[in-house]
Amino acid sequence: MSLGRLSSATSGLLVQSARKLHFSASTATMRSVVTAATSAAPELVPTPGTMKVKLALCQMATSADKVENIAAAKSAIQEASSSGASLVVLPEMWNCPYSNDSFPSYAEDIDAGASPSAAALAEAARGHAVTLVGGSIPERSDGKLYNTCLVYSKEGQLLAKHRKVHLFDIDIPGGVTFKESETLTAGQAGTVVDTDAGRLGIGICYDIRFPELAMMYTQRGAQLLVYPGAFNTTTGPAHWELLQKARAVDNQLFVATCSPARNPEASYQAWGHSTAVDPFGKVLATTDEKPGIVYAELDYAELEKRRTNMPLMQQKRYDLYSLLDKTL
Ligand SMILES: O=C(O)CCC(=O)C(=O)O
Repeated sequence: MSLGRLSSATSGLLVQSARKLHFSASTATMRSVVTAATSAAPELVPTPGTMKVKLALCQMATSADKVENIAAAKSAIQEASSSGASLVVLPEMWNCPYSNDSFPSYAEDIDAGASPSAAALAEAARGHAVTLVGGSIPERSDGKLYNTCLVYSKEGQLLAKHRKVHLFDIDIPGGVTFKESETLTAGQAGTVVDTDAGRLGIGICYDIRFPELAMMYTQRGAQLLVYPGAFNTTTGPAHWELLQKARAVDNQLFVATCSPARNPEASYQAWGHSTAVDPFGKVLATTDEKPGIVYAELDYAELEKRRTNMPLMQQKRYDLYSLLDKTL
């Protein structure tokens, strides 16, 4: 695989490369892709060729009824596709209430092929010919539970599985207290995946707070960072949009988030406000807390334009600092 610093001459080089770039500690074949430099600049994987993508963020209403949630997901994907979206995103934990009480009982074993939620996603992606970032569901695997996002091709093929890397453990007295680590285990790998809708870096909710993960994805040539997420009424108004703009502007790429709609009866009050932000930090589309689908047109040529206007990637002082990508 040919590498080099990002430039107009090299961008597009990877379009013909492996369709799926799911990196993990054991992905030895990808080891040469990015140099874990300490004092020299890391070799940036060039972003793929440019294209325009119609994105749909399905801010679904979720309930305690899994069958109903699966039906709602299918119908949202159908609606997004009939409105012309080629990339469809679902929210974090869309098949269950967002609570530690629910995760164990709603969890599904994806690898064992015992996941009605995964089966529905694959079928919907194929049936409507869309690239699907299937939000997240609780996954059971080898006696552990994960908060897991599945990415499907428009042929319904599973392209990537991202297990939330940073668990949401916070305590803001009088605001929000949550400890995902009571039930969930953290994933061990970042996820960058090539799709028909561009090269996507996947994170789940709290993952957005960690700029290093987003930088690692940028070094791997991601064009769009997608974060299914469920912020809340304390941290949502303070940080949700701010973090998306920060990740977009720091890395000069698109960022999209997809939240569940707020359910007044739920123990966890989701913030909603699913949003798409462009590489210059402009909010392309957003919404309030109610159910609905947010659409945005992404033009990946924007990355190159912004990176040419303001060449941050070339101006970094790797003699002073660096990001060590330890999962290669
Ligand atoms: O970071 C936050 O404020 C919220 C994170 C969250 O809700 C989650 O990770 O599920």
